[in-house]
Amino acid sequence: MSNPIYLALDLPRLDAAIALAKKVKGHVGGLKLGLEFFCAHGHHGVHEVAKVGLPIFLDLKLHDIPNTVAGAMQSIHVLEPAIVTIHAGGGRAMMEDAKAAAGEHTKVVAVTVLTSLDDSDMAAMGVGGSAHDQALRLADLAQEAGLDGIVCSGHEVGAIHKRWKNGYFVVPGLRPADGKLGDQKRAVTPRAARDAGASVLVIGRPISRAEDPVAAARAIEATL
Ligand SMILES: O=C(O)c1cc(=O)[nH]c(=O)n1[C@@H]1O[C@H](COP(=O)(O)O)[C@@H](O)[C@H]1O
Repeated sequence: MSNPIYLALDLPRLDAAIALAKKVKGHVGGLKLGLEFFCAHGHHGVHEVAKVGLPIFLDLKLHDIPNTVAGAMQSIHVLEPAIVTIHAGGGRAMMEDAKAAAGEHTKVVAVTVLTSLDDSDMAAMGVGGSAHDQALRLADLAQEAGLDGIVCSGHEVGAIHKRWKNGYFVVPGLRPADGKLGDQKRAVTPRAARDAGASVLVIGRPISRAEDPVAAARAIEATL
């Protein structure tokens, strides 16, 4: 089985991101480039990181009207990402158009409820029910829209997996048992997420901010 860990390269400097990717290359299955990286380094940065030789997950969390999101998807074809994120909250038509505009080999996955949110945030936003319920609702919508899968926390992935057998499930918000939560509210361990049916484990700071990132990546890999 291939390594399910995608390292989140949430670093402002391109040279530092490439150096970290090269260091941990043998202990992760892919590299995730998100908003911090893409806003700083754009297409050039993605091309440079791709030279490390691992699959690229472009985490752009697109969320706009269908026409605009479809145009953005077309603009990133040339980067040939393995995975791209959009927001399920953009609605069914946006998700359908995003998938139709994506490259043939790109998995399009929709963020359901961010792992930095909990039930009190749902109430504050006027969303009825729990974060768990909302994640399941949005996962159903993403499935109906024909997406490849979704992004959710390790708390919901088991329930979503039961309803969507062949879905592709990206789970961030992962922490080793003794790890610092930071801004993550719905965190689980990498092993718990894997056991519940995660296809991809997104891990950032527990590796990138560790004193010894290679040792941290190896330790997490050993728990899987
Ligand atoms: O789409 C994502 O990857 C994502 C969705 C989500 O709900 N929560 C979440 O943390 N992420 C991303 O996953 C990574 C988590 O980073 P760490 O908390 O440092 O492990 C970050 O790059 C986030 O942007």
